[in-house]
Amino acid sequence: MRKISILGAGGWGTALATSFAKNGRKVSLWTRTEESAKNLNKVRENIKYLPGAIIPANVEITSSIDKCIAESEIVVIVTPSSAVRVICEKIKNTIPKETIIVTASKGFEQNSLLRMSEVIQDVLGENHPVAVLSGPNHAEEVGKDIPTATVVAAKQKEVAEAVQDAFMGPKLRVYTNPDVVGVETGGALKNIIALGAGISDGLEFGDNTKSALLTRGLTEIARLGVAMGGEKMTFAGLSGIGDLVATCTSQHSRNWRAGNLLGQGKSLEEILSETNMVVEGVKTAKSVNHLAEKYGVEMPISKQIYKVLFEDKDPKEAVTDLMLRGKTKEIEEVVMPQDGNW
Ligand SMILES: NC(=O)C1=CN([C@@H]2O[C@H](COP(=O)(O)OP(=O)(O)OC[C@H]3O[C@@H](n4cnc5c(N)ncnc54)[C@H](O)[C@@H]3O)[C@@H](O)[C@H]2O)C=CC1
Ligand SMILES: O=C(CO)COP(=O)(O)O
Repeated sequence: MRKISILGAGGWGTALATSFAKNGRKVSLWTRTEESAKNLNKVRENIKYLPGAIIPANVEITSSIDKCIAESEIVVIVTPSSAVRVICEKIKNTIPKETIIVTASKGFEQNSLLRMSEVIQDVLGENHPVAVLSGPNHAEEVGKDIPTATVVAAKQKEVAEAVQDAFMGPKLRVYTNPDVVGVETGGALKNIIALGAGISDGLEFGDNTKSALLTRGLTEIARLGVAMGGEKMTFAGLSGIGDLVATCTSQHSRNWRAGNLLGQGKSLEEILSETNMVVEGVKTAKSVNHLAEKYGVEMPISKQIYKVLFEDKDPKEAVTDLMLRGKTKEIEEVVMPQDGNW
């Protein structure tokens, strides 16, 4: 059985390494600095990003990226999305062409607006085997062996199945999906709605409000995802509604927590300066503002969240503007036979 390498030792990278190692896989975890590698090797716990989860002895921890990826069947990239290109550049000259790269990062590249799997193929070549891992997967829970389900998407069935075989365990159930665009966009776009759900809770609105945000949020996630080439049904799956529910309703979520503080009146600068963890929805809101325009789709909730984040708009005013928006129908295309005057 060949090795799984994990590039990025934050919360999610550490949880994945721990889960795979408990399933008996040989695992190598790469962290940026020698100091951090030494410390993790000594205490076998990632106190900064995933306190409470003991890293099994069969996880090799190293600050040498070449050592980490050597003889790997699969390499998982799990840094903030802003670092994915840099990581690919680091492994470009040494990675064998058959080694599967899995992206577990949720976001878009800022200027190019590329999805993470596109960034990887942009650097490593279009034919390099790439898969996307996404789903309702809080690191804090996977690190504690709480039963979890997830999805792996790849253009080639055999690539998705190889990752499924390698990652699957008694506490981690892995599904496959051929819809790379749908799985990847669902995972990235839900972070904006989670910011909105946090804002709603911070303003002390109720369950009605949050439910409306999630449901209408899913509508606009699917609208953009389909315009980008995703399948509508994927947004009804684990990487769509599944991840949206997990992120919008959980205090584990960094996006929800950031939104909650915004709703309570803190500024974005203050919030970001007080956390050492990545809040992907902030950069994603910027990218989506451009993507919505590029694909000509309406995304009223994401747009208001963008204004709260970057134009100092009062969250209460944003809610009023959403409530008083022009009248519209719930479902764009009528799917039932109608005998009225629709
Ligand atoms: N935490 C979670 O529950 C989940 C996170 N994700 C996604 O995984 C990605 C990573 O998230 P977390 O692990 O939670 O982040 P984190 O904030 O816990 O840790 C980020 C890690 O990346 C490292 N890093 C940052 N810039 C780097 C660079 N240029 N080169 C190398 N390493 C760098 C940091 O040192 C840190 O170890 C994000 O895109 C997130 O959306 C996906 C599913 C679950
Ligand atoms: O993607 C996640 C859960 O599936 C993690 O969400 P946060 O980045 O908001 O913590």
